[in-house]
Amino acid sequence: MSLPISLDHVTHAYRTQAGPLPVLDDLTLDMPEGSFTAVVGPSGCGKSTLTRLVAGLMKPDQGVVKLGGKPVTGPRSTVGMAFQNPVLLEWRNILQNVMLPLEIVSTGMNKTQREDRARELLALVGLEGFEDKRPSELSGGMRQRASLCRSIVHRPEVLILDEPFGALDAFTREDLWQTMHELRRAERFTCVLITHDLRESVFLSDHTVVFSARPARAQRVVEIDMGENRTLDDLYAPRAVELLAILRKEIQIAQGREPAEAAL
Ligand SMILES: Nc1ncnc2c1ncn2[C@@H]1O[C@H](COP(=O)(O)OP(=O)(O)OP(=O)(O)O)[C@@H](O)[C@H]1O
Repeated sequence: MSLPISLDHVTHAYRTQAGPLPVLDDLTLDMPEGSFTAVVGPSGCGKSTLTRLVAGLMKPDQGVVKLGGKPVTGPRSTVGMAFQNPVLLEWRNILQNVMLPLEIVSTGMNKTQREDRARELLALVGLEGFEDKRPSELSGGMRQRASLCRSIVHRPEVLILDEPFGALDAFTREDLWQTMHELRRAERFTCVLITHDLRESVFLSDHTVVFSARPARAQRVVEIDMGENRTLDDLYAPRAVELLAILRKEIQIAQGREPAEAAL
């Protein structure tokens, strides 16, 4: 089951030695159940802060974050997360790494069922035959595939991806994007992806939120009307080129490099 995510007038500042650092400013967003939202914006504007609030790792100063209509009051086991650095445990093999959340979250599954579930996901992302390998024996792209499996193995309602493809080379990254589409077809979750790559947001998301400079507001929400079964070739189609131009212009506005009236 996946859950809708909503942020209602969320404002947050970090307390620093130099005084409060405002990072989110009256942010209101709705992410429907099962949707895929990409968040882009200038460096340091508050994107990761949004993920921490959704994951319940922090509470906002003002406003409410809700999952499935209920306020988030703390960390939840039904949230999956993956980051730029996969952080797999070297003393466990790949299968054991993927199974880790199933040992922490109570799912009612026995050991065989947990193994079957992890094997099923590893096969889905093309890692069949690598179950017994140690993380250091895999390439960066393969480690990130394993990390994605680990983030969804416990069937989270919400999946948070904070630049998981950012450190990969361009070809590996595109392979992983396709894997992400396959995972989305096979599993149900509401996904929030933080990225600096506008092509990634156009290939993967249903809508892309452009954050303003810090403190971040939702400067614009762009619907990515490219259909569900998009291919990498579609990124060169006129609609994708148009969407990329809109997003690029919005980022330039957010960075203060273009006047706001320049928006398409
Ligand atoms: N725990 C913290 N305490 C104080 N300041 C913080 C803390 N975490 C983040 N910040 C600051 O808050 C701002 C927003 O951080 P955040 O990580 O949310 O931005 P971001 O948009 O994800 O950045 P990037 O694009 O560089 O990954 C940054 O200026 C950062 O230095």
